Amino acid sequence: MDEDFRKAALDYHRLPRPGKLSIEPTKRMATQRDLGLAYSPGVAAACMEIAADPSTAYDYTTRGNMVAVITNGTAVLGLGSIGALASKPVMEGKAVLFKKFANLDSIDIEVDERDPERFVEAVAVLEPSFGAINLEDIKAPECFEIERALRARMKIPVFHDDQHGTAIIVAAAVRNGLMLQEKPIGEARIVTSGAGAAALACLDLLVAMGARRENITVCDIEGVVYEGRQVLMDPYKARYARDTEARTLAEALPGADVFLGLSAPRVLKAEWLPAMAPRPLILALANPEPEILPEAVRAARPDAIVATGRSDYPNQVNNVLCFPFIFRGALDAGATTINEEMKVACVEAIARLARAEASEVVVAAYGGQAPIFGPDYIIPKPFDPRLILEIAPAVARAAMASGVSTRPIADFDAYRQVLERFVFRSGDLMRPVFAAARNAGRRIAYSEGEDERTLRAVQTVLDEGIAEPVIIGRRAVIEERVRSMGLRMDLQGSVTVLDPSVDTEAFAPLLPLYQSKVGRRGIPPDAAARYIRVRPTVAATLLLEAGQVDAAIVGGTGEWMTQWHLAFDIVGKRADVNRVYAMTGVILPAGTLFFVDTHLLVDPNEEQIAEMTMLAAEQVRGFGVTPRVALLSHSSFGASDAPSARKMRRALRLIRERDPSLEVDGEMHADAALEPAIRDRAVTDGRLTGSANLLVFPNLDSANIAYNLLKAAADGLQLGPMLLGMNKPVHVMVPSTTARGIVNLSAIAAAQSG
Ligand SMILES: NC(=O)C1=CN([C@@H]2O[C@H](COP(=O)(O)OP(=O)(O)OC[C@H]3O[C@@H](n4cnc5c(N)ncnc54)[C@H](OP(=O)(O)O)[C@@H]3O)[C@@H](O)[C@H]2O)C=CC1
Ligand SMILES: CC(=O)C(=O)O
Ligand SMILES: [Mg+2]
Repeated sequence: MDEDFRKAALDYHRLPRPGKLSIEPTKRMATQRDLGLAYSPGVAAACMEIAADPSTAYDYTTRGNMVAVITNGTAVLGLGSIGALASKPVMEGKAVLFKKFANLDSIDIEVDERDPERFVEAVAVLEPSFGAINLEDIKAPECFEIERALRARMKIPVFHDDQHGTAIIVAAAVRNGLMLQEKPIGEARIVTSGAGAAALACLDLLVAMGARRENITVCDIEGVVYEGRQVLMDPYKARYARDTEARTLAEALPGADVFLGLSAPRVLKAEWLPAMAPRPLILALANPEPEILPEAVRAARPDAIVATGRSDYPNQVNNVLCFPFIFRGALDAGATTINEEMKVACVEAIARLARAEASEVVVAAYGGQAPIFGPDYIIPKPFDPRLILEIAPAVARAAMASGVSTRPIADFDAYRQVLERFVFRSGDLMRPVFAAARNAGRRIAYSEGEDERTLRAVQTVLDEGIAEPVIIGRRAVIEERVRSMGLRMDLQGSVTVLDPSVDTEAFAPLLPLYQSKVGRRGIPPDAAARYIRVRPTVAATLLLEAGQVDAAIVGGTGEWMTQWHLAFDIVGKRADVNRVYAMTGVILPAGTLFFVDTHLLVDPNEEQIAEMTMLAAEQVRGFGVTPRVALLSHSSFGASDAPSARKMRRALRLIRERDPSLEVDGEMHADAALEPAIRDRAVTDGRLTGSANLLVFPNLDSANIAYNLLKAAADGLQLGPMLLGMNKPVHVMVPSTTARGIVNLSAIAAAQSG
C-alpha cells in the first residue's frame, strides 16, 4: 500500500466521525404513546410472548436479521495475531458488508480471550441476542475446536468465515478456472501455501468436489507438510501430510496445476512458476498483500489464470462474495445451522453466475461493459446485483431440502421480489455511472477551483479515477488550500491548474470563439476578454466548447440562473430539442426520486412537459434504472378541470404517443405516485407499476419546493441539478452542492461525454 493510499484509508476511517457504522432505530419514537409502546409498559407484552414461545423472538425483535461478527484477533487478515482491539476495523468492515450487500444488521464483537474454552463460553452465552454467528479471523488450529464446540452448543448458524466462506468462493473459482484451463479436478495437482483455517477448509471442500488427496501437497511456514514431520504439526494439518521427498514450496511446485495461497505476502517467487504444469491456476489470496502479484505471474506465465483477494485486480477471490448472501438465505429460511448442502448450493450459484450471460441491469452495474467469462473473469464481482438474488434463494432451498429450516419460504417468487426491492434501494445509484466514467477516461474543467468543496471533490475524482481534472483559479491560492486541507493531489502532474488572468497562451486563442457566441448578445469585444478573465464559468465552458476538456462543472457560487446563462450562451442546446431543462435527484435510504423541471422553466406548456419527460427518462435510464413516471398535480385522474390539471392530461397523451413503452401515468397526487394502493383506489386501468421514481411537476415552483422540502426533511442527498438537452456535458452547481455532490456530477458529466 503506498503512502497516499494509506493516508486516504486512515482519513476514511477517521472522518467525519470515527469508525464505519452506527445503529439506527427502525420504529418511530415521537410521542408519549410511542414511548409507552416501545418501552414501559408496552414492551412487557412482547417480553411475555417470547417467554411463552421463544420462537416469537423472530417476530418481536431484531434477532432474525442480526448477525454477530466475533473474533479474538489471532489471525487478522494476513496481519497475524494483532489482538482483539486492533482487529476492530476489519470486524466493523465485515458488519458493514453484511448490511450493504445483504441488508443484514450486524455488530462486531472483539473478545479479548485467546484461550479457546473461555472464548467458547463467552460466545455461547450470546445466543439469545443473535440470529447467527460469523466467526472471523481466529487462527488455526484453535478455530477448528472453537467452531466445533459452538456449533454443538448453539441452535443458530455458527460459521467460521475464513474457513467456509473462503472455501466456498475458492471452490467456485477453482471450478471455473479449471474449466477454462480444460483440466478435470480429479487430475489437478494442488499445492498450497498455508495450512491454517482457510487453506485446510478449502482443501476439504475441493476434496468433496472430486480433488484427490494424493494430488495435494500442503506447505506452511516450515515448508512441506510431509508424513512423519514433527515440527509445528497438529492433527488438522496431519490429515494432508504426504509421503514425499519435497521439503519446500519450491520443491513441491513442479508440475502443479493449482497454487492455492492462503498464507503470507510474497512467499511465491516468480522464478518457480516455469516449473508448474501448463495453464496453471494461481490463487494468491493472502490479504492485504498476496503471495505474488498478478503482474509478476503474467510476466513469468502468460498462460496462467491468476486471482487475488483484492479489489484492485481482476478475479477477486474473497469471502465477501459469500458470507453476506449465505447468511441471508440461512436466516430467511430460519436455518438452525449452515450445513454442507447449503455450502454446495452456494458454490454452484456463484460459479454459475460468472458463466451466465449478463442482463442489461448487470451490464449497467459493471459500468456498461458486459463481463465475459474468461481468464480475467472467473468469478463475479462483489457489486454484482445478481449475487443476492441467486445465492440467498439457493441457500434457503438447500436448507429446506436438508431439513434444517424452521421457517420455510412458502413463495420463492415473492421472496425474490423482496430481494429485488433491496437491490434496487441499496443499489448505489451512482455505481454504474462511476464505472462508466472510469472507462471513459475524460478531462473535466472545474470553474470554482479555489473553492474547498471543489478541491475535496477533485481529490476524490482523482482517487476514484473518474476523470482528469482541470481546475480554474489562482495557482498560489489553490496550492495553499491543497496544502492546508491536507489533500494529496499533484498540481504539477495529475491535475492541471489554469488561471485565466495569467495563462494567456491557453485562453487568448479562445477569445474569438467566445466573441462569436456572445458578440450579438450584448457583450462587446472588450467585455468578452474581461469575462474570460473574471468569470470562471466562462473560462471553463469555453475550454469545453473548444474541445480542450470533455465536460465542465461550473457555478456553485452566486446566482444559479446567471451562471447557467453564461454556460448556455457558449455551448447551446442539442439540435434535436426545443429547450433545456433541469432534473434534480434526491437520494434517500428508500431509493432515489428524480424531479423535473426544478430550475429552468417557470410555467411549461404541455409540449414542454412532454419534452422534459422524455429527456429526463433518458437520463434516468443512464443510471441503469427503469424510469417510472408520474405526472403530478393537485388533481387526481381527472378530478379537477383546472388549467394546470388539463395541461398534465394533455402532456400525458403526448408522451404516450412519443414513447408507448414508457411507464407513465397521471395526472395524480404525489402520494398516489409513490403508493400503488392509493392509485388502485382511484383508477382500475393504471399504467404505472410500483412506486414512481421520476416525478414531473406542472411548474417550476412546485418542483423546486418539493425536492428541497424532501431533501431537508428526510436528510436526502441531492444529485444535480442535471441539465437535460445541453449540447455538451456541462452542469451548473447550486450554492448548497456538497463535495460529494460535485463528485457525483463529475461522474455523470464524464459518463455523458463518453
Ligand atoms: N481471500 C480471502 O477471501 C481470504 C484470505 N485469507 C488470507 O489467508 C491467510 C491465512 O488466513 P487464515 O487461514 O485465516 O490464518 P491462519 O493463522 O489460520 O493460517 C495461516 C497459515 O499460513 C501459514 N503461514 C504463515 N506465514 C507463512 C509463510 N511465510 N509461508 C508459508 N506459510 C505461512 C501458517 O503456517 P503455520 O501453520 O506453520 O503457522 C498457517 O498455516 C491470510 O493472509 C488471510 O488474509 C483468509 C481468509 C479469506
Ligand atoms: C478476507 C478475509 O476474511 C481475510 O483475509 O481474513
Ligand atoms: Mg478473515
